[in-house]
Amino acid sequence: MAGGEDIGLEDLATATEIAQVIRRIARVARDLSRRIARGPLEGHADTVGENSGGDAQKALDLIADDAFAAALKGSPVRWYASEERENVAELNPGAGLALAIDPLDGSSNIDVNVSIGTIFSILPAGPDPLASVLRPGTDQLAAGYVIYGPQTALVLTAGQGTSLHVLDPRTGRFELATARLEIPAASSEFAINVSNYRHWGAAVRAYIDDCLAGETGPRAKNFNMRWIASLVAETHRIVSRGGIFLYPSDARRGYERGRLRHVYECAPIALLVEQAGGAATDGCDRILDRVPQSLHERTPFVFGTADKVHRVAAYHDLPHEEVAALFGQRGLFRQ
Ligand SMILES: O=P(O)(O)OC[C@H]1O[C@](O)(COP(=O)(O)O)[C@@H](O)[C@@H]1O
Ligand SMILES: [Mg+2]
Ligand SMILES: [Mg+2]
Repeated sequence: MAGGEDIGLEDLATATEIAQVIRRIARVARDLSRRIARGPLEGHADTVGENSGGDAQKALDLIADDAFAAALKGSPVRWYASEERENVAELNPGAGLALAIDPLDGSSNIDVNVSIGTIFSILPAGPDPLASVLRPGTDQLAAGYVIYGPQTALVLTAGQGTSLHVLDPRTGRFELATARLEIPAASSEFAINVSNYRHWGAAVRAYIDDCLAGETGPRAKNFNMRWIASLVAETHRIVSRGGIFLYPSDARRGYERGRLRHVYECAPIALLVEQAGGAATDGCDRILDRVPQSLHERTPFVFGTADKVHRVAAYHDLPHEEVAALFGQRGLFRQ
């Protein structure tokens, strides 16, 4: 297996400093993909602690976090904001960029050999660490994710479309596979953790009820469901073949704003999805317009094929009697 300095990605359509950061991230991702492929032979699936958000930390979460931070020393990244760190760290004083990162996404899947990932967002660095990352998602200079699955792939945007780069394990290079991803408009798949059904609000219940009712319901169409519990894997399926993802707020303690983190999960995925022709909201409003107030802030998250995402927002606008009605009586979305 090749392990040299040649990482590919020569043709990144972005400013040199950003391209330099992306290549460093890609090198770490290549190393991680090899470690992940060895699975239990590496013994990195053990729970070793808890992060500031109260999530269990697996050894691989911390290994990945340390590896990205170390690889970005001497790079144009001044501020490093990670899911695994309570505060923003200064890596390179005076440098011009900030990086927000979920070093290892989908950690509950590490020990079961299901796809996991890395998500990152590149922003301009100002003098203040927090202010540099607490910006609207529209300020992102670039965003991407790496999926560690049957293939390891890097999906990137610098604001001019979303591209797919696949790691060739024979050469250790990321090769361009699709220059411009377009989320397909026709899809009948939805993704949501239905075990939380009883905790959801009325609008989300109504939307899912109508999907589940299939041909006999107001949508007059059958739907299929997926739930991988890895945001990156879910995103990759949706940018490849369309559909919708929902992680709404719910009534459980601590889930008042859903589960996913705005800065290093939802904002970068929202930019990638919009740049592939899709939409991303908090259920009602565009994610990229929201300004987060704290580093680990959560947000409800709905993204995917644009008309599906807009339909979810429309359910939130329905009058109470309509949304609370059993699907049999709900008239508005009857086709
Ligand atoms: O276990 P749940 O509640 O279905 O949540 C699954 C979600 O949690 C996450 O695993 C959170 O990400 P981390 O693994 O980075 O904490 C997402 O990837 C996934 O969409
Ligand atoms: Mg995550
Ligand atoms: Mg994570």
